[in-house]
Amino acid sequence: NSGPSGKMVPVKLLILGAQNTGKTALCVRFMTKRFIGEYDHKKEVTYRCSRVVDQEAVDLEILDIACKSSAASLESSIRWADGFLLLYSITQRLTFLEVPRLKKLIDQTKQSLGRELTRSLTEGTLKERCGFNELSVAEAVSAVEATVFQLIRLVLDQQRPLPDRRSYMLTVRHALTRKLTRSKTMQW
Ligand SMILES: Nc1nc2c(ncn2[C@@H]2O[C@H](COP(=O)(O)OP(=O)(O)OP(=O)(O)O)[C@@H](O)[C@H]2O)c(=O)[nH]1
Repeated sequence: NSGPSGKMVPVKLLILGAQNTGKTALCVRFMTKRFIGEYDHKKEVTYRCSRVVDQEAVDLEILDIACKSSAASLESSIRWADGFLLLYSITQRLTFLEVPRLKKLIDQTKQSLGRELTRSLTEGTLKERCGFNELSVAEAVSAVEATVFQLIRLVLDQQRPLPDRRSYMLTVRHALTRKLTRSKTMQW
């Protein structure tokens, strides 16, 4: 099963967050649709599957690193990944404080790769490249799937050549709308 291009598109996601925020639970739920309650905390696991997202066949890998990973191993996982799921628990405030720290580490690590991040990290596009979802992994699989699919879409969009990106199209559309609105105002 492949997309319009005839090829499977590789998408690599890394799941991060403070301890016990449900990282493994989310991965297992997405892969198997099941919530089993207790998970192995020690091992690093890469989950792999294929999914069709917007008619694009995606070869998806989700890396769930071990809770005691070294800083070097964390950075190498960040370099490996195309997209990130940052988890915190709404019942433990301390786990939320970990999110901006991880976000900063991701930005720094990716920037040091010398990619085109200066452009993509400008204020306007930053918003488009992040999503926020509140969900219970235990309650429903649909919210988990929607969240992972949303991130895959962001990654696919980011991988497209610049003129093809939805964000680029949106910028053009907004610019045109502004221009049209302005000229209409001038006629008045
Ligand atoms: N009630 C409830 N419990 C959850 C939910 N998600 C995960 N848990 C529980 O939270 C605990 C931690 O989940 P894990 O998936 O092991 O968390 P983790 O972030 O992978 O943990 P570490 O690998 O130690 O960092 C487990 O007992 C899960 O059953 C949820 O949505 N609701």
